[in-house]
Amino acid sequence: MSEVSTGHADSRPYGRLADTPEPAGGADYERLAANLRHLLDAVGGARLPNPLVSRVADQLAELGAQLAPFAVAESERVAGRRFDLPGRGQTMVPVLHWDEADAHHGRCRLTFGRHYLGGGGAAHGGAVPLVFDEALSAVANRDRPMARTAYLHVDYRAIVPIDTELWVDVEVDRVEGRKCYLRGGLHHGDVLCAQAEALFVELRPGQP
Ligand SMILES: CCCCCCCC/C=C\CCCCCCCC(=O)SCCNC(=O)CCNC(=O)[C@H](O)C(C)(C)COP(=O)(O)OP(=O)(O)OC[C@H]1O[C@@H](n2cnc3c(N)ncnc32)[C@H](O)[C@@H]1OP(=O)(O)O
Repeated sequence: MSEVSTGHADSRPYGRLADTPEPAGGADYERLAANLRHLLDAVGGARLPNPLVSRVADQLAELGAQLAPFAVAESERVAGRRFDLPGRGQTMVPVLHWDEADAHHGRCRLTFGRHYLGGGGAAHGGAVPLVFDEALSAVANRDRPMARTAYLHVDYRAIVPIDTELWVDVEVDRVEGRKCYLRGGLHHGDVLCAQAEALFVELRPGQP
């Protein structure tokens, strides 16, 4: 089976969260997530012959049944909590490859695969705030108590092409007590495709 090369050029966007001596799922968890993403892009971009559709449907059902007995509580799950890996070991948001990240700003690269296709070669409009929420929350939560998105305003300025490397810049505008205001931009080369403004509010003790 072909596999996706993931590389390891990222700086460490999640700071101390990445310090896990023996991460659950081991070294192969990155390959698991990468191959699952590859599958989603392959399905999203294909017109499969009917017999292959039947076979793949059976194979996926079999795989799901094989994994089902290993379901755990949220606090035990691995996907999304592998802060040592690009993409945190999750497959909902495209992998953000961070080139710069600290508590004030960040810059990362990403590509929307065909899984995220809306129409006309552009990413689905809902996928854009998904990326902003991920990118802005990485900066908002960096070296600060945990914060949640209170609002996220997105302006769509130009179509966001799929299968094309894009870049995101994030900047903390200001911090006022529990409130952290940020801005972000999603760019294709010199073209500003979308911009975001968000408020993240630090959780109080015991707040879910
Ligand atoms: C869970 C975080 C995970 C971190 C992981 C570690 C770091 C890893 C980094 C990266 C990994 C990526 C992880 C992805 C996660 C991304 C984040 C999300 O998507 S979170 C899901 C979507 N968001 C919600 O579900 C919020 C739902 N809302 C709430 O829970 C509350 O409304 C909350 C916490 C936002 C605020 O509620 P209150 O009761 O604590 O506080 P009040 O008093 O209402 O607000 C505090 C101040 O904020 C203002 N405020 C609140 N909401 C506002 C709004 N919508 N617009 C304007 N101001 C607002 C208020 O006016 C107040 O201001 P004044 O102190 O009086 O000056």
